[in-house]
Amino acid sequence: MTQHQRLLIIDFGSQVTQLIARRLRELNVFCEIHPYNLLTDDILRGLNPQAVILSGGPDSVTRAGSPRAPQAVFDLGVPIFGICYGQQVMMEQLGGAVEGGHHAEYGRAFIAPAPGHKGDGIFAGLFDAGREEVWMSHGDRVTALAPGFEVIGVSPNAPFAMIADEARRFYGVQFHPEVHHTPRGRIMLENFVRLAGFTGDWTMAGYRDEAIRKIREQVGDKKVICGLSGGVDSSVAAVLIHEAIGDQLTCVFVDHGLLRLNEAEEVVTMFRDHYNIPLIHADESELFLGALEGVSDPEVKRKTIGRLFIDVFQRYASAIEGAEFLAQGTLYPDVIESVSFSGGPSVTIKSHHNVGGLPEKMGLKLVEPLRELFKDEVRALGRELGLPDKFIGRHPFPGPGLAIRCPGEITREKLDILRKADAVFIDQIRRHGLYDEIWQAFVAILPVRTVGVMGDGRTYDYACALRAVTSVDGMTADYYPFTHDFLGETATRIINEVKGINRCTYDITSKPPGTIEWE
Ligand SMILES: Nc1ncnc2c1ncn2[C@@H]1O[C@H](COP(=O)(O)OP(=O)(O)OP(=O)(O)O)[C@@H](O)[C@H]1O
Ligand SMILES: O=c1[nH]c(=O)c2[nH+]cn([C@@H]3O[C@H](COP(=O)(O)O)[C@@H](O)[C@H]3O)c2[nH]1
Ligand SMILES: NC(=O)CC[C@H](N)C(=O)O
Ligand SMILES: [Mg+2]
Repeated sequence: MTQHQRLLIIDFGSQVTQLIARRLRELNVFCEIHPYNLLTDDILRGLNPQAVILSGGPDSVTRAGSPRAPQAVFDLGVPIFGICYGQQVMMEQLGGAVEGGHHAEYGRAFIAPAPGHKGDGIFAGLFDAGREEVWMSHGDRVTALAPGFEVIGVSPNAPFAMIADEARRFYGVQFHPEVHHTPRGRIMLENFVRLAGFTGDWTMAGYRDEAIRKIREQVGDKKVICGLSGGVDSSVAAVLIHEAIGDQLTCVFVDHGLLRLNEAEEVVTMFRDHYNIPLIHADESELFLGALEGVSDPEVKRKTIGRLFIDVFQRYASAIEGAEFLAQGTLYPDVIESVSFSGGPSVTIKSHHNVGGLPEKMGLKLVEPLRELFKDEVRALGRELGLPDKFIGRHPFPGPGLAIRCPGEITREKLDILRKADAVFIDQIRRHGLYDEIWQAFVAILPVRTVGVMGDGRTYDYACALRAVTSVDGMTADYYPFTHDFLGETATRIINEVKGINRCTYDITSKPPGTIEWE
């Protein structure tokens, strides 16, 4: 457990709950998201939050059996901020009223100050231009305030768009201050954390020292093996753990036969050139490719790979005397997505191999020093630890590797073709100086053959899809707007240079509704 001042976000399943956390992290405030239905009084006491935010959510508080906050939250004596569903549920639980069936508001709206109110507390500094632009997304609305509350701001379809009980320091808004489209939402969050007494003690330098202390405390004099992929997360995890426990650490790089062209050699060389950390290069391609033969379902692929990873780690650990711990570069979004496995309000989209794919019983105990961080924070920590830019700037690469870029059945032939096409695409991106502008880029080989004509002959080969996205944390993403010239040149190069591909498409789906990977 961290020593930081902490803020608790109670999640009612909003699509943008993550953004509340991000905005707070930007203010150097540490926060944790907990699903409303998994929050016991014990957990609440253990967390000892200094303030609470109630998120939005898809349900309606007017529906019998809809989500509620644990009543104890309102007796903690700390400031509370309810957003949308969070505001509605707070009114419902504290003696106000909520109704459905009025005009819904989706998208942009303007809030005017309620008569006699300029706004104070968390609304201080607003309304200097007369009204505030906000982003709305609601069907229900508050129709009567709970005792102690007063109205601060109104919108055309929400008479209680901003409310406050200054005595208890309880606040509510009908709109979403955490989204980009509420331009001055940050002011409200900033006011809220300030009046709750947060000093902004969440910094990377502080995090590093604390993480090192905790790793030492957890591991003692035992040995640790760390799954190292060459990706940002596991490289940062390995260097951090090495700072903490030195030669008690051994890294294991698993070549599952699903890596990119020359990746194994590159990762091993890059790591050995920069760090004096023992590294085992485990060639397990026969094991993984054998187990995946004939498998085409994405979730079965993921679970198979997750299980084999652990088998391999356990095998290597048992060869090292005193190895009791497995370290992974698991991040906060992995953990949040995995919550759905234990019954949280969100839906499982994919089982990430390092969380959802873990077996129930495992001999090794986990060391996951990055569990509380978002990707961009991991990069900041990497810089803090002095990792070279070529580690920090690498595009993410998923643990299951090319398996999830080869929709349908995986064959060695398809993997070879895919590796070559992917290498050409990345080479193109580098040559045009675009690598650092793009968050992630890759090729997927499609499970269809199409007819082409090359050199006056007929071809019947695979089609492929190029994918390149911009993103901050992988949670949402947009396709990268390449020029047509770039796309044309790249398609020509792939089809000319890669035998087995005769058609090339560009995937322009954003996330959501798509996901970044194809499976
Ligand atoms: N080939 C591999 N060998 C050993 N461990 C791996 C391998 N691939 C993934 N892992 C483990 O699974 C964890 C999660 O993988 P993930 O891809 O999310 O992180 P990463 O590879 O470290 O970073 P990035 O997201 O930048 O690719 C890694 O941090 C690492 O511990
Ligand atoms: O280590 C990983 N194990 C996995 O099982 C996994 N699945 C997806 N990803 C990566 O996560 C980010 C979001 O991907 P999706 O939009 O496809 O869910 C993207 O960066 C993906 O590459 C994974 N990483
Ligand atoms: N975005 C939200 O939290 C919506 C709350 C509730 N479902 C409504 O429609 O009013
Ligand atoms: Mg990776």
